[in-house]
Amino acid sequence: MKKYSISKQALQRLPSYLNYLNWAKRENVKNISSPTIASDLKLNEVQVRKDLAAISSTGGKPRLGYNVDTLISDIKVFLGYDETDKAVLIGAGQLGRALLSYNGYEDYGLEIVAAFDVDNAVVGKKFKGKPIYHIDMLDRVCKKNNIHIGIITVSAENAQEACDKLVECGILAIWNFAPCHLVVPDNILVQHENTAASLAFLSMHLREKMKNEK
Ligand SMILES: NC(=O)c1ccc[n+]([C@@H]2O[C@H](COP(=O)([O-])OP(=O)(O)OC[C@H]3O[C@@H](n4cnc5c(N)ncnc54)[C@H](O)[C@@H]3O)[C@@H](O)[C@H]2O)c1
Repeated sequence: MKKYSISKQALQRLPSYLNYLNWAKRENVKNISSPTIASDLKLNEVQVRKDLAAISSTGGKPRLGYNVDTLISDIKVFLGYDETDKAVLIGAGQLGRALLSYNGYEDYGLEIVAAFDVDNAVVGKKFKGKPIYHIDMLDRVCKKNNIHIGIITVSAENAQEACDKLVECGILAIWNFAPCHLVVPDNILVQHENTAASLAFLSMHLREKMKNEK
């Protein structure tokens, strides 16, 4: 299939298309057009048409649009959901254990194979079948399992140290849940999961709505 490079914004829209198409499939929709998708998702029609044209293996048919099953499969292939990437997690605390217990990431091509911590209360234990090793084992486990994704769920103060260790162990992509900036070499991608920023956005939206309704 063709694999054009697409913008970061388009890439971030693909999971929404996928959720929507999975819903449409459950509703027994067989074919769907980009204007319908755009209207239901409240997106720009031209944008949706361009996004789907970039990842579709077949292209949409005039009047019929896209075959829903094929489009779902094309998006999954484009996003790499059809292959599983193994990941390690540093910090088996509250959030780390929540992520370890969530099986749904496997649908998105991500399998967390092990966690690492420094706290003797958790090191050596298993959580939801996933081993929690001492951080000193990180290099051995990453190299043995050819792991290139690291998830950081330690406090902000400990995040840079965790990040440096991941980079030393050959990790190329980092999913950071700690609320802090991380310094990494140019070839390492860091994706920040900033829940505080999302909450600030929700709260601002709510305040504006309430102000307008007064
Ligand atoms: N708990 C949440 O709902 C939540 C939500 C969003 C973001 N966060 C962020 O996620 C991070 C973790 O939060 P939490 O509530 O799970 O904290 P937590 O204190 O429960 O867990 C942190 C874990 O990291 C371990 N740790 C500390 N230093 C380490 C190191 N150098 N190497 C390996 N392990 C180390 C600790 O022993 C502990 O088990 C924080 O940065 C927090 O701001 C948490």
